[in-house]
Amino acid sequence: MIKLETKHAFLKENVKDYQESVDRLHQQLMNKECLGNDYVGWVEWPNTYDQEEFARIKQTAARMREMCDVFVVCGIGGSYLGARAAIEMINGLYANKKPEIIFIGNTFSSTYIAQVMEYIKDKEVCVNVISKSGTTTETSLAFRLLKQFMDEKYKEQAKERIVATTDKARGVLKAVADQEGYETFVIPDDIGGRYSVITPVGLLPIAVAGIDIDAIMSGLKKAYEDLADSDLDHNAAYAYAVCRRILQNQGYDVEMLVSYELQMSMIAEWWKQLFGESEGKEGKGILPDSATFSTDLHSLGQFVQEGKKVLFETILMIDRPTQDITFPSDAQNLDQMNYLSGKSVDWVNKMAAQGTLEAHVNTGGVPNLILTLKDMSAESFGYMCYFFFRACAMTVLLLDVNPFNQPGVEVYKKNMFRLLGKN
Ligand SMILES: O=P(O)(O)OC[C@H]1O[C@](O)(CO)[C@@H](O)[C@@H]1O
Repeated sequence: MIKLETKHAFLKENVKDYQESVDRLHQQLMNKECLGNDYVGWVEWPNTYDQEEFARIKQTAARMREMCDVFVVCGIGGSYLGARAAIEMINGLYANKKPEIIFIGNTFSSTYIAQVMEYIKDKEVCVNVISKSGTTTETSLAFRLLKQFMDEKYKEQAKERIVATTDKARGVLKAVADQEGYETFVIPDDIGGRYSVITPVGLLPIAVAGIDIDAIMSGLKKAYEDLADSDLDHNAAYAYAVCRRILQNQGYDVEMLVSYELQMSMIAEWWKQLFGESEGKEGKGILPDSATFSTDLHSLGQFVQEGKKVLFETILMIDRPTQDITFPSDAQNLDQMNYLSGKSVDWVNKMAAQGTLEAHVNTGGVPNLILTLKDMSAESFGYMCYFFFRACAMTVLLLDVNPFNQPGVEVYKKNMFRLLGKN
């Protein structure tokens, strides 16, 4: 369901050189013997997820949908990006559905936080606070404000409207949830934040947004089955993982994930965390960047075409748009646009993509990989997640780096805590 294509002969020729390494690392990953093997719970998740908890997610989501106008998700990084990415990809940017899903806990911006608090003031509100560690400062700061707001507004009933998704036993958030009597969902120990969208972390907000989470899990399972074989002729995720390594070996240190759909831009943010936190270690890794075309062709297009040759593009093409429009004819044709009359707007988008590909590859000398996804449905979202999980794990293991930790993130926190006077 995800196809990888490239026009570059050097990639096609060199990919198979990696087959032996890929086979070995694939076995290690499947047998939980790879670097970071404490965090590979996501690999078998399509087969092992707790069906009872899954059913409870759907029940809780239905209850929340009845109760609120606004569902506030409080979290950051992996405890935020996946849910937002899925909701935007599947429902679009102007879904106009009830409840509205909004996000907090993903910034220290006082302006943003104050504006969210102001926005929800007179609305019916439910809250999902999400933190694996239960100690992330952005999330904790916003949640204290939210909790006080909810306690004041709903008194005894506040606890019916707050759900905590966190570690099963550890962390401050678990203690608060137990003390206050909030419903809780568990983030498994062996699934890290950036792999957690397929757990209650992502699934509860996604279900509250009215999206079919059974379809997400069936996409996930389909990808698991399609990617069972490590043969690079059949496993597009691993072939993509290898192409990245070949390209970096040729000096391309930046990967720009490009989509032609604006509602995919948060997918790119989610993908950046997945690849950036997994790969950017020990002075190694490709910098993950992103753009939405044709929008950004009018800002970044110049650099891609003629700037320093540091980047390659990975185009995430959507085969079938969620909606399409037939371009109308106009008797006067003052705008001189009649040459498109009767054409579909998606066809125009696809022609822009084709023209851009030719410009960047043939004239600009920018290598391109093309990943084609069927559509922006819930099932495709699940499939794509698993595809990128496997690709990411493999590409990072090929670097001999642990894909599942993020030691570098702690450095800013240490300095910040010192400045904030935390002991
Ligand atoms: O779910 P938590 O523990 O609040 O962490 C949020 C995010 O913060 C990070 O740990 C980085 O600090 C990410 O890896 C993680 O997704």
